[in-house]
Amino acid sequence: MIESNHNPPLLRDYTQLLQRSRDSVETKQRINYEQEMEECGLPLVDLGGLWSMNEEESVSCASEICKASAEWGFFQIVNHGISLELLRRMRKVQVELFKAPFEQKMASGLLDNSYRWGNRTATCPKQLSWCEAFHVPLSKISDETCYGEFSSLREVMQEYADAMQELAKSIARVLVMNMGGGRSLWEDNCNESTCFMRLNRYPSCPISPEVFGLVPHTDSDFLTILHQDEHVGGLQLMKDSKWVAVKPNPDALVVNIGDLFQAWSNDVYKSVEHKVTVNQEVERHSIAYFLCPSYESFIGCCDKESSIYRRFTFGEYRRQIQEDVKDYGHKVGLPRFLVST
Ligand SMILES: O=C(O)CCC(=O)C(=O)O
Ligand SMILES: [Fe+2]
Repeated sequence: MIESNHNPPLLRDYTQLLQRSRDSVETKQRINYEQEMEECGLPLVDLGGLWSMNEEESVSCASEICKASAEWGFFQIVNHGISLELLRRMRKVQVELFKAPFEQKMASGLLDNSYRWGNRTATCPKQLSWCEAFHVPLSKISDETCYGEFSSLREVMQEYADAMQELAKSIARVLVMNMGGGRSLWEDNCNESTCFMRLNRYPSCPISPEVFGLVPHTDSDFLTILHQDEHVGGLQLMKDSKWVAVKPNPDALVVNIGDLFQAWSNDVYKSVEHKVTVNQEVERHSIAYFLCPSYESFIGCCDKESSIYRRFTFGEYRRQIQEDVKDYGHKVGLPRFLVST
């Protein structure tokens, strides 16, 4: 990493922990594993069909979405209705924002103190993440007072969040209807005050592949729409018990199913583990939009009779994750909510 004043001091903070375990068998195995990676093309869905007046086309598009959500938990979408111009404009302000000095990002309080970096509570190298991010509650995006010296961000953030909200709901609607669900909880309970957006930056990393950009995880939402870096890869997901790398596709957005849709669909749709690796030479940017309900919402199940999960609220789910991270160093997630446990 070029030591410039906009990067968080990741190397300084991680050195001690890394040195302690550099020679361990576990670390060496993990590094070898990272280097043998298969690249794959995710299922690619042309959303043009969804907006089509032709019923056959829209039914076929919906069935592609549901098939990919069940078999992969991940898919890419083109003709998604979000203009390239907006995607580029959002990326430009994201890149500029991260170029601000580290101290300024820390002190700015931007968007409800949304700035995060690394993972300083890690106890072993596989818990370290080489990234910085603004984790933004959507409820703050329209609030002028949350921007401080970054007021020029607001307009594009708002436009981007509105467009993503629309798109995320259209995809969620397809997934719900396919399981015979009606206007269900997400329609009323997921709105601009309950969703999140995360602007991620993964600085170039001189010690890659010793650390992850983002550690393996599933998303704790209904679904996520990812605007990946146009050129720099790094996203990997679990498919048939193997990690596969996603090729960047500048024309596509990536959609992935989160834990809540997996629970609601009784495991038909899969919330799949994914992670981000870092690059020695180049930085990478991404933006994730998380479709979440309010904390009081019950997640429930489309099949009440044979649900394998007990009923829980989103707030309960979030609290359990926080407790598990504190107690075990990682999220346990859905297995905690199985009826039989
Ligand atoms: O940067 C990426 O491609 C993935 C980001 C991600 O998984 C997340 O923010 O939850
Ligand atoms: Fe994720």
